[in-house]
Amino acid sequence: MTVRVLSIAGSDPSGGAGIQADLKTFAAQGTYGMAVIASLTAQNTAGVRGVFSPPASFLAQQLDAISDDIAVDAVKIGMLGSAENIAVVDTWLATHRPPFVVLDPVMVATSGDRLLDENAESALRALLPRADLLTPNVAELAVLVGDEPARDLDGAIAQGKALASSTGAQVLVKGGHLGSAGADGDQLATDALVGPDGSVTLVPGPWVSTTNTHGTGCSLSSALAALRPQRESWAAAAVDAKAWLTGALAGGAALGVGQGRGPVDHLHALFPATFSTQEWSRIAPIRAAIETMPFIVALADGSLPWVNFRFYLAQDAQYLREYARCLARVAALAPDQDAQEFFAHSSAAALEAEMGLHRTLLTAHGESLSGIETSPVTTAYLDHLHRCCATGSYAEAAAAVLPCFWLYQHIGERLGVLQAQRSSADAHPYAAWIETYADPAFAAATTSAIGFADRAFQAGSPAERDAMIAAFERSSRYEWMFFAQGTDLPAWPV
Ligand SMILES: Nc1ncnc2c1ncn2[C@@H]1O[C@H](COP(=O)(O)OP(=O)(O)OP(=O)(O)O)[C@@H](O)[C@H]1O
Ligand SMILES: Cc1ncc(CO)c(N)n1
Repeated sequence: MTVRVLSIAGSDPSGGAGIQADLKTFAAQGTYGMAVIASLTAQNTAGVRGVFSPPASFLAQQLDAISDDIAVDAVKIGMLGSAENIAVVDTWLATHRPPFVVLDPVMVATSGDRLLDENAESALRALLPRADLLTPNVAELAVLVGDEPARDLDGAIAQGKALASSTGAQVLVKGGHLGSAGADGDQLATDALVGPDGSVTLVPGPWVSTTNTHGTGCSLSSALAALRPQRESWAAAAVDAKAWLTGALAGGAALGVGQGRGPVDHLHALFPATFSTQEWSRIAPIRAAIETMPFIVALADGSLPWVNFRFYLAQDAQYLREYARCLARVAALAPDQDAQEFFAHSSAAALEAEMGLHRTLLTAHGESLSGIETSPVTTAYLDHLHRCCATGSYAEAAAAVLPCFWLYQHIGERLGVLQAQRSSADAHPYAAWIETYADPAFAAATTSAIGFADRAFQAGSPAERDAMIAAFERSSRYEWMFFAQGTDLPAWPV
């Protein structure tokens, strides 16, 4: 029978913490998840805007609906919001206590926002002895033992011992925020399971360098509740919950959710990140550099001088002719007819549509495409593409040509949005360029190119995969340099 786990907690509409995180976590541990909503928050990855707790009588009604019908193997208790809600949960536990109870004493969010009425702290303290395991963060642990927040793991463990002994529950001391050094100097995020008898079991884990930490506490406590019925002890559940959370932390950035401290990827083990999602997140600094570089900013608002745009267009025309040859080579290497058609068609489109655009823009200004000298950056980018497509595998070649689709589609879409916000009266000097790359047909081609690269990665050998990653990142870097040369004039003679 599937393990049935209940969360009694608050709602986080942004999906990274609270009930939403708990249900994803329960699913990730292969259990059947249920959720009773004690409180509602209006929050996102940047912080909490509001809290609303429905009447406590309705919390009681939800709990009774569960226990009248379903046997619950474990419960995780999170944000309860008010003293009245705490009293309802206390009463429910007195008669319907499931075999395993994890209590995450949610008082203050990572963002510093309060999630519990001030007058409810003593009620929460009184509820703690009903739990088997408490999972306070450093700040909550300090409040619960009436001390200053610990500054290192030893200090937090000492407070954990005090809390375990006064409540009779085990305490998982979360050292994540504190950090600690491993034997070989690696930074660790070590937690510690402290028993009421003063026993301490360290649960070490690697430190994950990420800003995606929203909801880590909720996710860890719900993983513990879901794993405990499937393991021999809290220590065994803690080791496995920690390993799962480390993977979720590492996968968080690739989700691309939110502007603040983003969520972790609860389902990372079910849906491993693809080549494209992983690489798109890895080139985030390059994307940010492109989005904010003077050439793109001036292209977006139309203030880019013609001399700079002309230089860029002339170089890009040189680039497109060779890029089209590279795409034709990818077509020649393609493992199936779909891929062959796509890359052959893209090769033709680079010559017809894109180079046609450049020719039109240049001739409108009385300039021609002939007699252009190829700049060092253009040469370097093309040498890289030619090498990948001439001597590399299909997979490497498909990865090398991908940034040219994807970064242009990305920039085109952004500039298209800005363009749409402008009044139609202000003619934009480079509107035709923006329209070409903001075109939904170009977005569709980009989606196809991403799909072909992902499939090649899946089918690729370890060496081919490494080559794909290196080729994609190098091409992305060259895309940035290619735009940059457009403002680094005095101009290369065109
Ligand atoms: N950067 C990190 N790398 C590895 N583990 C981390 C990191 N940050 C937090 N953790 C781990 O995440 C778990 C939750 O700890 P944390 O102290 O962040 O909880 P919390 O403050 O209750 O979280 P939240 O309020 O965001 O839900 C712990 O196991 C901790 O070790
Ligand atoms: C609903 C909810 N519960 C708990 C936390 C603590 O992270 C949060 N931010 N939101």
